[in-house]
Amino acid sequence: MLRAESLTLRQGSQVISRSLSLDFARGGITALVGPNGAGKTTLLRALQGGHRPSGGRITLDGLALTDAGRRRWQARIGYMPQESRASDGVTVLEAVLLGRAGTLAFHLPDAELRAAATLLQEFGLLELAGRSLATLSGGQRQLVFFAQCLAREPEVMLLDEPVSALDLRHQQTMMRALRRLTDARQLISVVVLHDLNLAARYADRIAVLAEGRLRAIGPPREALSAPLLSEIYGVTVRVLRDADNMPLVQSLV
Ligand SMILES: Nc1ncnc2c1ncn2[C@@H]1O[C@H](COP(=O)(O)OP(=O)(O)OP(=O)(O)O)[C@@H](O)[C@H]1O
Repeated sequence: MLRAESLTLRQGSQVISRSLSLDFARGGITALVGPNGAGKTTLLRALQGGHRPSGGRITLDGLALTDAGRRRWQARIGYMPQESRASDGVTVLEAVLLGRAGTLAFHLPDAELRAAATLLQEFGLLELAGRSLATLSGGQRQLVFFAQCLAREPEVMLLDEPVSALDLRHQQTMMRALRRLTDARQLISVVVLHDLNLAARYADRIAVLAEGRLRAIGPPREALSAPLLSEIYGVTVRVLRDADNMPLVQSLV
């Protein structure tokens, strides 16, 4: 269990969140949604250990995140920021292998290469293996960084808008892979999404954040209510049901 307890999060002198508490269980995908500037990235970075809360605590299986334990904490986490950076000279294969940097020594075992190739194959990147990241499209780069995250074999996946540059098919590819691995490896997965319908389709729970406050958390059918969404986004929102009785969010002009 990943747990945030009474967090205070600041950016400079601005308080982003106060008394923010939420839990993330193994085997579950939580979608973090909410308007621009709501504090989603700040929360994700706090969970990853890259942003130090000014109050409260974060624990993983009861073990608290501390300055001294930060590196060990981060070794358990696959984190994909909104914009992943890598030096342009790095190839696609090297980028995925960099996900294994904590494990590899000077020798690269065949099994590691095969595992990286399997990941590249899964995301349709195998023929790009030797290309430098600088020559890829934004969506292709996003897939590479997702594969790099998976290569780490983390216990926790923290993904910040991982599908923002992906076409419809690749959005499904990534979210399906996340679902499958979350189930198979009992990962704790937290994913920031702006597409509420994608969130409803793949997440077990949706956490709605606005102005740093948790306004709703629960299964998609409960968390995505038209009055709440209309209020926090400032547009008229209608929530319909699809054939599987899942919420279908429409914004009206
Ligand atoms: N480095 C920074 N310095 C100062 N303020 C910051 C910094 N990063 C973020 N903020 C502010 O903190 C607040 C929360 O930002 P955050 O990036 O966490 O929001 P978000 O919900 O992820 O937004 P988006 O959906 O636009 O990515 C915003 O008001 C933002 O302007």
